Amino acid sequence: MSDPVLQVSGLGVTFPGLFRSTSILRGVDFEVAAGEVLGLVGESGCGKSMTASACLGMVPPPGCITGSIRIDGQEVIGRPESELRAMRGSRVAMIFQNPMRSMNPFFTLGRQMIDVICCHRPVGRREARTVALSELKAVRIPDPELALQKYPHQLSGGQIQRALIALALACQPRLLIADEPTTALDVTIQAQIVWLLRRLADEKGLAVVFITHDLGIVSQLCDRVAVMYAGRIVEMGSVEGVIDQPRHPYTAKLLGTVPVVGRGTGDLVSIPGHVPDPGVIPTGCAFHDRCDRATGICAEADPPARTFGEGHLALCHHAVRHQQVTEAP
Ligand SMILES: Nc1ncnc2c1ncn2[C@@H]1O[C@H](COP(=O)(O)OP(=O)(O)OP(=O)(O)O)[C@@H](O)[C@H]1O
Repeated sequence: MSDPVLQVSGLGVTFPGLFRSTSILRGVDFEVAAGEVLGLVGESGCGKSMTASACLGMVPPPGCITGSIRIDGQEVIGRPESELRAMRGSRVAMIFQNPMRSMNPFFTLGRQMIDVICCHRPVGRREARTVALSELKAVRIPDPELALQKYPHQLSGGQIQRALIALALACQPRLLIADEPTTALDVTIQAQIVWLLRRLADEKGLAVVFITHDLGIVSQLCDRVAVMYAGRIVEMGSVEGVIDQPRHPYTAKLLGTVPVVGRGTGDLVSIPGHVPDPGVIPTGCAFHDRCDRATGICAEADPPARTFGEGHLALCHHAVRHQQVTEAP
């Protein structure tokens, strides 16, 4: 197998404070291969976006970053800002939740695409325009010539998100980090963006990290999924493995919150309690005070990583027995 495009190991992000420091990420490990889509899921505040920022070398000051992040074998941590700037856009690109906010409202799409392409590739403006047109066609924007002449407000949210994906691809990255790129879009457009990202991974061998709260999208789009809780990956494996046979009680509860049309009372299910503030993470397993399987050891000792078949692991003292729990009424 070829080397992974993205290799994250022992990633930690800590913010110093007046009396004590706050650990936002606490030893995150994962890899993404070419052509693979990894879903990164978890409740709000568990550290998904911070993981993405770290991969782009964009942890806000005064955050301290430790561990290792390699993109195409090149270390990100400790690299000078000038080199990181060159890496962003060329090796790694990112798309965000609100596509409109990623565009400058005062310039046409064409002007913005050409500027970015000229900045990242050794081409003149005429050639950059040809590249922009070809990428807009690749993401199936109708009438790309006309789209280039439009201002952001003249395009729909779905068209802008496609244009941003086109812009990201025009710089020929190996890795795309998508932070909730479909949240602001209606379900039909969401489905089109999901289909587009899957096609780009399959056809161009793009490695994709897809951050989302939507486990339905994960099951349609992703090859593997990593579940985060309180700054750690608590379960990771193939989508089939994790979604059909969750081993961590947190994953099972997260799956239990997904509404299913035509089933249940109609009430939305939530997980009691909340993600701990990074400044006050409980000892032992960070999930123990919300977990109905917790025993004494869960409050005392760090949970071990247990493996279940190829590439499926869960950080839980009771992960082995958990399968029976998910089947209980
Ligand atoms: N610049 C910062 N300084 C200090 N703490 C921060 C900073 N940015 C984020 N945090 C904290 O880090 C934790 C993780 O935030 P992050 O945005 O990564 O979560 P998330 O899982 O992406 O949440 P959401 O799904 O709501 O976007 C949160 O508790 C947040 O308050």
